[in-house]
Formats: sequence, structure tokens, C-alpha cells
Amino acid sequence: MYANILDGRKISQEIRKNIMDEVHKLKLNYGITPGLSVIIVGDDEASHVYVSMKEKACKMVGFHSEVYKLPKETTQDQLIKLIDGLNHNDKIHGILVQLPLPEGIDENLINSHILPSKDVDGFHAINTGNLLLGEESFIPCTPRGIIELIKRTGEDITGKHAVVVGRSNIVGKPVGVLLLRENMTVTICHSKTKNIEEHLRMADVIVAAAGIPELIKGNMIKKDAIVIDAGTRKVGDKLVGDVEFKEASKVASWITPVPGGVGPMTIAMLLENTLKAAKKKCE
Ligand SMILES: Nc1nc(=O)c2c([nH]1)NC[C@@H]1CN(c3ccc(C(=O)N[C@@H](CCC(=O)O)C(=O)O)cc3)C=[N+]21
Repeated sequence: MYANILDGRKISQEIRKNIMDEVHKLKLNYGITPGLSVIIVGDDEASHVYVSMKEKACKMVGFHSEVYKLPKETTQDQLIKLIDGLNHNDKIHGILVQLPLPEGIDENLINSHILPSKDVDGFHAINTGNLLLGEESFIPCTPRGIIELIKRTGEDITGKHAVVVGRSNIVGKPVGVLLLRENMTVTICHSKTKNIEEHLRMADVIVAAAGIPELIKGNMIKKDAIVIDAGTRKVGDKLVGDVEFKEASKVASWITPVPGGVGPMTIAMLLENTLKAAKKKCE
């Protein structure tokens, strides 16, 4: 094993500890307890696991947490009514609708009903637009977590080449914008890219967000690259990333494990975004 491990579990614990202290101060000085509502529709097993992890994380840092578990037959109108109520609820500072939503529900439409100031996922068009413009906004949790991990390497990435694999609205696109903000040269590859391997071999930083288990092999990675793996898929009873970890860790300088890398950071950033939303109340 050559690479250094970017331990997302450990880093997220540090972040959570800081959040706990901040929550304590917020309660003491302003009587505010940060509140997060998570809405989940349908019975996708993995989604329910993620949502209970979020709920647990909220409780651990002293947030008020509400989870709305709705049946898969829930209509768009019912969802919008629930969101409207939460928009007006002073106890709730952050609202998150777990994705993916069942077929027939328009995710962008649903997200557009969340008040931008409570949109802790950063998926509302206003936050997405402000991110692109470089204005103050809520930044999506996984991309934020990825940048945080890259910063923790201590390496200077200015002017270096980042290759993102995946162009989703949740990870690929926003992380591309954030890497650009860090002054990297950014290539975004996707399922239609003709020569992914060629791009990958030039990368100083690889962000894998394709959702294809072990798509990226060790021989596609430049020596001493930083490799961030945002893929998580269950293969049998094992959680597998987009990177073939064993081979990749022989060439990369830094690498994230799956599990224990990007996943825990996503949740830590959700807590940070919710804390930020609550703090806005004391300005
Ligand atoms: N509106 C919305 N916001 C999201 O942030 C969102 C979403 N929808 N839909 C699904 C994805 C996925 N996601 C993860 C969060 C934590 C882990 C995580 O902590 N994973 C653990 C392992 C978990 C396990 O054991 O299954 C790890 O990587 O160590 C993974 C995935 C948030 N997402």
C-alpha cells in the first residue's frame, strides 16, 4: 500500500465535534436549536439507510430532527403541501427531500418549492445558479465534502488538472464548478466520453462519481494522483466504489476508501449547511 488514506470517518468526527460546540453556543446565546426535516418517499432500502444515518447524525450534534416517511403513491401536490408547511415552520431551518424520488415525480419541481434559505442540499435553482456565479449559496453536500477532503491532503492543487467522472446534478456538475473555483483545470467525463482512460491518465486529481463499481482501474491512474471516490454501490453484501481500490492505492498519493471516505463527509456537510441556515436567524 503506497497511498495515504483520506479517512472520511475521522475527519467527519472532528467536524461534528465542532458543530456540537456551535450548537451549544447557539442554544445558550440565542435559544435556537438547528432543525432539519428529511422527507423520504417510497421504500428504497438504501435510501432508508441513508436517511436514518442522517437522523442519527442530527441527534448526535443536538439538532432537532424530523423525518417524514411517505408511501410511494404520494402525489406531487401532497409533497408540495408538506414542503410549504415546513417552509413556514420556525423550528425547521433545513429541508431535504431524499433522492431519487419515485417515477412520475419531478425532482427539480419539488426542489424548487423548498425555500432557498432552507435548501441545505443546495439543489434549488437559485442555489445552483449562485454557485455557478460564485455568489454566496448553499453548496451540495457531497461536492463540499469532496473539496474538504482534497484540502485535507495539504497538496497545492492550483493550476493542476482535475478529471471528474460523472455529470449528475448532485455530484459531477457542482464538484466541477467547485474545482474550477479552486483554480484547477477541469475535465468532466461521462458515459458518452470516447477516451475516458486517456483523460484519467492526465489527472492530478480524480473525482469518481459515475456509480459504476470499479470502473477506474489502477493502470488508468497517474502516479501520485489524488483519488476521491464518491461511488457507493452494493455488490452482494459489500459496498463498492467507482475505483478499484487495491490497485489504485499502489499508485495514488492519496485515496478515499469506500465505505469511510466521501459518504461520512456528505453527512457532516449536511450538518454544517443546516447549522449555517440556523445561524442566519441570529444575524
Ligand atoms: N437529497 C439528497 N441528498 C443527499 O445527500 C443524498 C440523496 N438525496 N440521495 C442519495 C445520496 C447518497 N448519500 C449518501 C450519504 C451518506 C453515505 C454514507 O455515509 N455512506 C457510508 C456507508 C453507508 C453504508 O454502510 O451503507 C460510507 O460511505 O462510509 C452514502 C451516501 C446522500 N445522498
